[in-house]
Amino acid sequence: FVLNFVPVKRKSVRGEVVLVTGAAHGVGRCLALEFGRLGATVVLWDINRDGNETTAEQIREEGGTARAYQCDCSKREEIQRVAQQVKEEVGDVTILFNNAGVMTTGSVLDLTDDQIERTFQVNVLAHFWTIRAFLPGMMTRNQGHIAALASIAGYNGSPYMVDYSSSKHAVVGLMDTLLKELELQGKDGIKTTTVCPFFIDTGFCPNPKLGSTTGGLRILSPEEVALEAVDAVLKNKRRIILPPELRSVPLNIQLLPYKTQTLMQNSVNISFDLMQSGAHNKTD
Ligand SMILES: NC(=O)C1=CN([C@@H]2O[C@H](COP(=O)(O)OP(=O)(O)OC[C@H]3O[C@@H](n4cnc5c(N)ncnc54)[C@H](OP(=O)(O)O)[C@@H]3O)[C@@H](O)[C@H]2O)C=CC1
Ligand SMILES: CC1=C(/C=C/C(C)=C/C=C/C(C)=C/C=O)C(C)(C)CCC1
Repeated sequence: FVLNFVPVKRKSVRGEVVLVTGAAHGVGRCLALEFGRLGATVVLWDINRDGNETTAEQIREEGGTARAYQCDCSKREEIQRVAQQVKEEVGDVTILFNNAGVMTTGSVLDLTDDQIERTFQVNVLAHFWTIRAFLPGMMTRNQGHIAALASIAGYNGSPYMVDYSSSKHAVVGLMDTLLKELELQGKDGIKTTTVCPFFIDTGFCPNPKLGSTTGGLRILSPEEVALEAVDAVLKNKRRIILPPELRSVPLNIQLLPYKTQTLMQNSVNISFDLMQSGAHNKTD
């Protein structure tokens, strides 16, 4: 408790190799730019080649170092191939930031089989393949950092996002358990950070809206999420929930009666457009 009031020193990432997935747009681009400003060599992965190249150019224009790689994170073999290429061309990744994600909205019966599979491939399985590619180097040095852009939906899921919400629950579980495993193996030099934001204004979720009684809640900007996420990595924070007003959500879910939770959720009255196919649901 007292430790909350002691300012935590931020570690330096100068000279570190930071890999950000989903770096072509939104939070991923902002994360990459921020790590670039802090003097890291930033490795950018995205399925979107043009957007990814633009992020790399922006980092270089600001005097930073960036390398862009096209990678479809829904494909295990592609992740493994591009990871090998990065090790040969740039070196060992010392900070891995799994940010790429996809979202579908629709009832569990309206989603297609392919959409559900893709949600889990990009939002969950890609984390396993990147971790398995880059953790061995971190283990050898007992130094490194693995971060994930999860969501508040990883604690409190949303109707019409059953696949998305369950994928984010899986990421929270993966990151919590990974940390325990590393600790048990004596790898205390490898840190983890799980970022759990509320809605962000990136176009990722189709048209998210809050009702008139928001209880102070608001849609976040990608810049503020990225700044808080980088700060959390630099301070070795295990988990952050954004905005901080929602910090009690995991506890409330355990403690509050289900009906009270439903009432709270109804009072905020979150809505978004339903989409059965869209920019984020490419299945080739
Ligand atoms: N926006 C929100 O409300 C919230 C988002 N999050 C999480 O934040 C993370 C970033 O989301 P956000 O910045 O909003 O989304 P954006 O859509 O703005 O950015 C996501 C990036 O990931 C890329 N991407 C998608 N699929 C793949 C893939 N198969 N392989 C590689 N890259 C891919 C996208 O490319 P392309 O555009 O070509 O598809 C895009 O450049 C996600 O994990 C999301 O779940 C968490 C809470 C709320
Ligand atoms: C239960 C509950 C809430 C519900 C939050 C939800 C359902 C958030 C979904 C977020 C998503 C899907 C983000 C994108 O990744 C509120 C309104 C915070 C109020 C406190 C109690």
